[in-house]
Amino acid sequence: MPSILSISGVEKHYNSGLSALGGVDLEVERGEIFALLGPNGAGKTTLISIVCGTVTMTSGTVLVDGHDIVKDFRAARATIGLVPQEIAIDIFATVWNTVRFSRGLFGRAPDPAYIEQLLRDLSLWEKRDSKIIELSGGMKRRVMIAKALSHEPDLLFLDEPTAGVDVNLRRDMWALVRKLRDKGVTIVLTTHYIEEAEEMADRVGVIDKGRILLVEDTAALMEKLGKRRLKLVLQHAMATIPAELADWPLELQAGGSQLLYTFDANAEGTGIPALLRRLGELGIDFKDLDTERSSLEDIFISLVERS
Ligand SMILES: Nc1ncnc2c1ncn2[C@@H]1O[C@H](COP(=O)(O)OP(=O)(O)OP(=O)(O)O)[C@@H](O)[C@H]1O
Repeated sequence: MPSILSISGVEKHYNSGLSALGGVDLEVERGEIFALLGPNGAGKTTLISIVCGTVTMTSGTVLVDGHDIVKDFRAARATIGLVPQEIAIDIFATVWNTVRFSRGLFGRAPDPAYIEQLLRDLSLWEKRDSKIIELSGGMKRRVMIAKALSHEPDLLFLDEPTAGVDVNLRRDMWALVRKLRDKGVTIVLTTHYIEEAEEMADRVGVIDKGRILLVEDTAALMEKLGKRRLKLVLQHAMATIPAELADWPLELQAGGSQLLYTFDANAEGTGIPALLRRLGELGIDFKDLDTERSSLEDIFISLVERS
């Protein structure tokens, strides 16, 4: 069986002269949740739009379930569901009609039982007779998801699914994504939140400036790039870091009231016990401590440094 999505040598140069994608190769496996992780402007939306046929690529090949998206667009597109970033729907139609109609557009026979289950899964059933215009922003997003799933696609794209979304919708969305995956649907999501990729994805592809920097199992990536930070909230603020602590790369922040220590979570020793002992010897007390993972930005910096 061919991969569900096979992208090779895809370039996109806009008329403005801007090169949004500079030769992207990517294989998405059947049944996985794949996160495309990258900062604003990295080319995530452009890549998804090319696969879904709303942007034309300058060069390259894209196969969806073996169908070439240029030569065999209808068959390729029928396999795909897309939840775009922007809400784009007829605001005067009802929820039920919007979703039912969308299924018909892909040439699928009506299946009211399927649509009902979909609306129930998305907590939209009570709103089925409401017009889109009467719905809250979160409800409109739910309708966009229902619409994307109306024709039972094998490959679902979620472009920045949780940007500006409330906690309830996020929770429902993740539950739905997992349920779809269990049913065999492949999911590709874009995000610039590393936590989101980590929580949801089986594999992660990091994209920046129109190029894929790496593709990796999520767990392996998190481990590889696992810089962590220890934050100590000091009892008494300090003006400078004492010379006795020069062995540790420390930073002061929050007006000298917090001490920040960045360490490699995979190293043999983190250096933390020795640091804490030294602080004790120097009589530097702290009232709280916390560890956090490095941000996506740090990860990019370390990736760029490595290449
Ligand atoms: N229609 C267009 N014409 C010219 N340039 C464009 C067009 N659409 C996007 N771009 C540019 O292409 C680059 C990639 O944009 P894209 O929207 O794909 O990034 P992204 O990773 O999805 O970012 P975001 O998270 O902000 O959506 C950006 O520099 C953007 O300004």
